[in-house]
Amino acid sequence: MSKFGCLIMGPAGAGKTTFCTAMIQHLQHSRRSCFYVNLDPAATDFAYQPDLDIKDLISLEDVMEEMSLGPNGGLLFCFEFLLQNLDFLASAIEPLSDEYLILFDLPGQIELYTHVPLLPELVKYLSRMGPLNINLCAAYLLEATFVVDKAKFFAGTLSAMSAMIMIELPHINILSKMDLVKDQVSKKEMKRFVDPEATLLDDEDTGRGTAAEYTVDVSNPQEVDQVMSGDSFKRLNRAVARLIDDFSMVSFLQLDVNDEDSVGDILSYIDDAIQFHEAQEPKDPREREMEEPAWEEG
Ligand SMILES: Nc1nc2c(ncn2[C@@H]2O[C@H](COP(=O)(O)OP(=O)(O)OP(=O)(O)O)[C@@H](O)[C@H]2O)c(=O)[nH]1
Repeated sequence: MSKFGCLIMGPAGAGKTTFCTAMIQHLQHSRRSCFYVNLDPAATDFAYQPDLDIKDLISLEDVMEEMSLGPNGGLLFCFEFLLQNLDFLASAIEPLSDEYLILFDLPGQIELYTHVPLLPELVKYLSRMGPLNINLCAAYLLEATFVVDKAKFFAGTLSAMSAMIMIELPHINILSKMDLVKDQVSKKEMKRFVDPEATLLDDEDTGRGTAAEYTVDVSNPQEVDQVMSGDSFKRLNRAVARLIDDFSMVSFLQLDVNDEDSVGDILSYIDDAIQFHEAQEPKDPREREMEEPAWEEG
């Protein structure tokens, strides 16, 4: 029997736990079953107590103290420990029926989504490729306040793309905290970011960045200014924007956690991505027989 779940990912403070809370409330209102898994070994404040909490296996505070590690090293240690103790997940998740939506609330450390291979390993275990056989998708949250700063928006978009490529799951990108920008950004301007296009960084006012094709004396403000506003920097911006455009993979849904319809819309996308409703439909007994081979004696 399949199970269904969604990994809630994104940088620190993007609103992952708040989104999980809104989603749990919405699922409850819709009389649907939800299983909430906290995988952030540092998280403490929850509106809904997790049904399964990594802190019951290992806590970041203990690791930092006992192993003399910092928060990032400590987090990676906790994830390695989780991967060595996957029964912790299996014993709680295996008994769940296909009516449950399992929400995995992940930590915000960006290295988990970029270059460290721990998350792909966990995904492999949880997903249909692994023993837990969960129809999984990923929801990557990025703060909508980034929209008012194009460079941050593109940095965030690239991190979303990196996560998307690394974990190879059906992927939904979400601009969270829409309530904070509704009054600042016009609908037309927002549309350009929700479905970003290659010309987005072409505007004259981009005015920041880090890379150039030649060496810059960073102690010389004039030289730095020249590079930032120069042709090579603009070409770099355009190349990055085109890369995102060419992949045609990055577009965003807008989330306002205070608006039930907005949460419901995102749930519909998640349901579609994991084909939740198809599994709930009553099946033709002949179809079921084909899926579940009869027990052969001997
Ligand atoms: N105004 C507003 N604030 C929000 C929203 N979502 C989250 N916040 C606030 O943003 C802060 C971070 O929210 P969290 O839900 O803890 O974010 P997170 O991504 O789980 O954070 P980490 O666990 O640290 O990675 C909190 O102070 C929330 O109250 C939102 O939709 N609107």
